[in-house]
Parts: sequence; structure tokens; C-alpha cells
Amino acid sequence: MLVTGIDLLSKAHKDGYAVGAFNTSNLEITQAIVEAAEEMKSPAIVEVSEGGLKYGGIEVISAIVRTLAQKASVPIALHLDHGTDFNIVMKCLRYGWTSVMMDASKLPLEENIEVTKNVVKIAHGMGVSVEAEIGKIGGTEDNVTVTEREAAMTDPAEAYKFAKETGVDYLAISIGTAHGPYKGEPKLDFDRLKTIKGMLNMPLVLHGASGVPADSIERAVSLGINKINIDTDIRQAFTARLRDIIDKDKVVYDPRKILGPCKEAMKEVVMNKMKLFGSAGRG
Ligand SMILES: O=C(CO)COP(=O)(O)O
Ligand SMILES: O=C[C@H](O)COP(=O)(O)O
Ligand SMILES: [Zn+2]
Ligand SMILES: [Zn+2]
Repeated sequence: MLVTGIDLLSKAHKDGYAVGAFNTSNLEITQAIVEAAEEMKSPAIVEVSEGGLKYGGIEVISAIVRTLAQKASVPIALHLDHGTDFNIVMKCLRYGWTSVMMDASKLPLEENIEVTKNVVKIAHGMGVSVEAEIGKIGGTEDNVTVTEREAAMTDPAEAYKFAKETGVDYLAISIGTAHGPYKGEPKLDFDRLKTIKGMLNMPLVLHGASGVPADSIERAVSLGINKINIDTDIRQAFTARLRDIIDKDKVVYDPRKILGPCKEAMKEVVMNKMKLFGSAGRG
């Protein structure tokens, strides 16, 4: 069934687990996520970036995700990931999305507050929940100095002010993860997470979670992370299986014989994340 993001995340916040938010931009990735959720009896968030929307087109992507979510035996939310353009956020609301992220984290704090507050007002009027970001979640962290890393992290006092003034439903914080494949091992600032959770007492979101070791993920969940974004690990599973198939079989030409096994590889990744995040069995 199709539900709102806050339906899923308020339960996760209360009971101390995290719901995976998996990026999609086509049919097979969406099938992999929804089938994994059903098999694991887990809730799931299917999310699409602005780039993903451009790739698939909002009508088509909305229809794919909504149809599969409505048919699913477990609760699924349809979420806009890193909406940086106010008009795209509004478009997702018009297309019946059940959760949106307004990511104005590149703007100064007061401007981020203004933009986010406005989105919260409109989205809440339509029964849709909102994520926002405070701090800067980078790309891969090569060439980032310690001072730069520290400056990009979420300041707990700013996060508190932001949450209070915007009325946002869940908040993405920066504690040392980065989008994309890691060059070295990510080091998470657990003390910062603990402080922020203690001050805000609301669902918190971890971006850039692909490639983060399982013990760090478990610790982050135990300290109050309730939504975990995964894209790169799924993309890599897809590509590895694709290479394997066409390397081994020089005559295969039916896309279904290629994409079917690729979907299974992505599904495996998603199921393992659901077990790790503690959402399996909660759907
Ligand atoms: O945060 C993400 C999407 O918003 C995904 O991060 P990864 O690149 O680590 O999978
Ligand atoms: O946050 C980034 C997500 O992995 C989406 O990436 P994308 O902008 O390449 O679709
Ligand atoms: Zn961002
Ligand atoms: Zn992200």
C-alpha cells in the first residue's frame, strides 16, 4: 500500500529502527525494491532524485512507483530525493507523491529555513510529509581536509533552530558520510548524532550510506537514525551482474534475459539492507 513518509518514520523513531530509502529511475530498480520489501515483510521508501525524474519523466516514474506500491502487501512511500528546485517539489505534490525532500542546504541557514518552511506549509496542507537537510553531505571525500570535513557537519544548535522554525518532519544530518563510492573507510561522528537526537527527538536521516560498514550502520540506527538512503550499492550490484552476464554469454540479446538477473542482484542488496536496518518484519 502507498503511505506517507511520516507514517513509516514515526513508527521507526518510536521503536528504534530505520527504514531504507532506495533510489530508483526505472521499472527494474522499482520492482527490485518492492519485491524485496514484500519478501522481507518490511516497509520501504522508494525515492527518485531530480536526475532520476529527468531520466524517466515524472508521469512515467510516478505511475510505475505508485502502481507497484499500491499493489504491494507492505507499506511503501514515494519520496522526492534532494529536491533543490521549489517548482519540482510542487510538481511532485501535484503528482501524488507521499513525501518530499526540500534540499536548500547549500543556502545560508536563514534562507534554508524560509524555503523549507514554505514547502512544509504547502505539503502539510496536502497531507504530505517533508524532509530537509542541514549541514552539507558531500560527494566522495577525497581531498577533503579535517577542517573542511568538520565545517560540513551539522551543527546541533542550528539543527534544533531549523527543526523548530520549519516544522519539518524528518531531518537529514551530516555526520561524516558522503554520496557515491568511498575511497577510504567513512568515519562517522557518533557523538554528534547522539547530541542531535537528544536535542531534537525526531526522525533523523542518513544520506550517503552505501559502502558504510555494517557495524557503523547498526550504531547509527541505535543512536537514532530512522531513514537510510541507498543508491550506489544498488547501482554497483546492477552493473556487476550486467558485466558478468554479457561477459559470459556472447550471444544473449533479449533484454529480459539480461535485466531479469540484474533485478535479482539489486533485490538481494535491498533485502540485506532491510535486515541490517532492522525494518525486516515491520511491514
Ligand atoms: O544519499 C543517497 C541518496 O540521497 C545515496 O547515497 P549513496 O551514494 O551512498 O548510495
Ligand atoms: O543523492 C544522490 C543520489 O544518489 C541520486 O543521484 P543522481 O542525482 O545521480 O540521481
Ligand atoms: Zn543535499
Ligand atoms: Zn542523498
